[in-house]
Amino acid sequence: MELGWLLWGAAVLLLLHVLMELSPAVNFALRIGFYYLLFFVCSAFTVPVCLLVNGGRTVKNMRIIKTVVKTFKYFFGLRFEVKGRENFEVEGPAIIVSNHQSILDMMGLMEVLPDDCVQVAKKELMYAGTVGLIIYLGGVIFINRKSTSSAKMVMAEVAKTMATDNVKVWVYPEGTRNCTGDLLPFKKGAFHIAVQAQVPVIPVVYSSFTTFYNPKKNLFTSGKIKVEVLPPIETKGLTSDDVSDLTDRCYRTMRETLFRLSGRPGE
Ligand SMILES: CCCCCCCCCCCCCC(=O)SCCNC(=O)CCNC(=O)[C@H](O)C(C)(C)COP(=O)(O)OP(=O)(O)OC[C@H]1O[C@@H](n2cnc3c(N)ncnc32)[C@H](O)[C@@H]1OP(=O)(O)O
Ligand SMILES: CCCCCCCC/C=C\CCCCCCCC(=O)OC[C@@H](O)COP(=O)(O)O
Repeated sequence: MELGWLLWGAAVLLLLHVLMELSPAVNFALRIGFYYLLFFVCSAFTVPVCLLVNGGRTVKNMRIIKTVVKTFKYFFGLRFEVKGRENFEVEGPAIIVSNHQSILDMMGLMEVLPDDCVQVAKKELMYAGTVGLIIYLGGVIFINRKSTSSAKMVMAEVAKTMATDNVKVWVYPEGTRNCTGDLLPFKKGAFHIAVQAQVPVIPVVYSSFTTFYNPKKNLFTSGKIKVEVLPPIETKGLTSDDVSDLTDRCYRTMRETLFRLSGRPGE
């Protein structure tokens, strides 16, 4: 009986292997499907651990989540080469901004995430089953992208509580995933909070994934991702009138860095 099950298992694995070899679409779907599965299954196991260790919703759970997610890269043959980690060592809170290419960014995020740092995420993620639950427990701040006024209200609240809670906040200023090898124009929410709270902005840039990951071409192989944490940009003394300039400055620096890290000449 048990031998029968083993044979069935081996046959299914062999079939999947042959299908993956034959069809890039199947290969891609299985690899991405496995990535989602890892998140759902690992979240289910991590939720009780977070509850037992820290009791409820707190940024301290991010340390546990980080430990789990940092193992995922080995399943996909991904390597991260990180430079400038020392730039996270600012005194007190800060806003961290980075480019956002794909859901694979969650591995890159956890690879460098400093302690006491929460992310801003779209509210829909809260309903993503076990993943939603673990993100909630990690202290992630949810915004409603369909309502500018409510998103701005949440962001203003974040600016106020950052100092009292002494947390850093990670924002993807492009506001959505973009896997073209370039940056989308930045939304200004992150820079408004930085100025309101008078805290530095720390840019983090991930090299382009296009050489190893492209959903349109069903491409998802192993690869190396270069990450650079750039020096903090101070906002002391800046007012709301300076937000546009601050946003532009950050955008230009990050775009140059993205092109340099990805081996693409700047325009
Ligand atoms: C084990 C398993 C574990 C799993 C772990 C997973 C970890 C989880 C990680 C999850 C990661 C998930 C990652 C994700 O989910 S990424 C998706 C969600 N993140 C974002 O969208 C963040 C970036 N967006 C912004 O910053 C936007 O600006 C917001 C959302 C705030 C509004 O956007 P919206 O499109 O509605 O409006 P707008 O940008 O045109 O702005 C309109 C006007 O308002 C001004 N304005 C804006 N803000 C402020 C402010 N605070 N005070 C005063 N003014 C402000 C602004 O300058 C503009 O005015 P003007 O300049 O045109 O005159
Ligand atoms: C029990 C039923 C549950 C069904 C839920 C299905 C939804 C699956 C969602 C998440 C699976 C795990 C992925 C880990 C978190 C990914 C975070 C992420 O990268 O979100 C994208 C967001 O930054 C920008 O969104 P858009 O590019 O604007 O879109």
